[in-house]
Amino acid sequence: MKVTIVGAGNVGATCADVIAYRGIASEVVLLDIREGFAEGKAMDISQCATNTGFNTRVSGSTNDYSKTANSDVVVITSGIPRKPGMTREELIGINAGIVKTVADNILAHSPNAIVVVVSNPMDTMTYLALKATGLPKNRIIGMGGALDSSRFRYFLSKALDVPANDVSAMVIGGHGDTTMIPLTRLASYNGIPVTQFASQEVLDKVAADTMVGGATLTGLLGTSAWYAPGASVAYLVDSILNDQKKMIACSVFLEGEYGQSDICIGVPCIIGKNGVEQILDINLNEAEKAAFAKSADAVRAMNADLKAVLV
Ligand SMILES: NC(=O)c1ccc[n+]([C@@H]2O[C@H](COP(=O)([O-])OP(=O)(O)OC[C@H]3O[C@@H](n4cnc5c(N)ncnc54)[C@H](O)[C@@H]3O)[C@@H](O)[C@H]2O)c1
Ligand SMILES: O=C(O)C[C@H](O)C(=O)O
Repeated sequence: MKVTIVGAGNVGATCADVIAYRGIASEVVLLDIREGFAEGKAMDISQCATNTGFNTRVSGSTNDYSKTANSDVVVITSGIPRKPGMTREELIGINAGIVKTVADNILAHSPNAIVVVVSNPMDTMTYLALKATGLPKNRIIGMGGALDSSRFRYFLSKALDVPANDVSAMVIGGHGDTTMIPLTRLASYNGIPVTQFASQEVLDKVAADTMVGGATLTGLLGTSAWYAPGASVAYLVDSILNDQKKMIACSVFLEGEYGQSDICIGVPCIIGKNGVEQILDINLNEAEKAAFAKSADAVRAMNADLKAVLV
């Protein structure tokens, strides 16, 4: 199985590294516009093979899409990341042009690929990729919810002082500082509601920390995060390539689910070899429904800014 990752920067290279290390794909191609950069990252990752014991072939390409031909999955991480003090939405001006060009190039060489969109603002870039390529909605998946949910589980595990893998929790809605919806009511510690282990005040802080999780790391690192983002993409790619049918919150095109249409936004999905195999329209309470509608309004407002790119 072949995976192409466009953008060999922090997130793209980390994703390639995790995919190779875990043997998720037999072949990974990294592509970047910076001369020699993807080749260098691919060589560095490949030189881990004997010490970590993987056999995935990893190669690099400077903007030569012929090397990406017949990929099963293509991940788009190309574009600029935010700096401290910025929102993800401020990246739209530069990233929209990059994502559209990349999406067109990918499909010319891998017409059957499932496309995973990572570049920010991710929900808007996912919508752009869908509209620009005309691909069926099951083949365009925005990655954000897998990362946000892993951060939510991390903060819950800290608050409860338990292992993160014993915590089950999901974040839906937009992948933005104010649009994420951590579903605290449904979060559990080995099946027992987390509300039995922490006060509402503590859980509210966990939700707030989760929503600004990316901004907090950007402030600490000077650029946005990459280890958890790269691992989250690899987790999603694993479910596609190995037909695992995991339930993962992904940004997908809605046609009536959650009362929304003509928008890509995070909802629980079953992810398998066909990409988005099912959208789970779970029952939300009134407060969660209101939060989802507000989140969708904000994401839709950003989509309106794509008009110039989509002509
Ligand atoms: N969806 C998420 O959860 C999530 C998580 C982390 C980062 N991101 C986003 O992912 C993007 C990448 O972040 P990063 O930290 O890896 O940035 P980075 O700057 O380290 O890497 C981006 C790479 O894209 C390359 N690039 C730019 N234009 C290109 C083009 N036309 N074709 C091919 N390559 C091109 C650059 O040369 C660079 O190497 C950013 O937009 C960031 O906001 C999203
Ligand atoms: O925070 C960012 O800008 C990058 C990414 O969306 C993240 O959540 O880490």
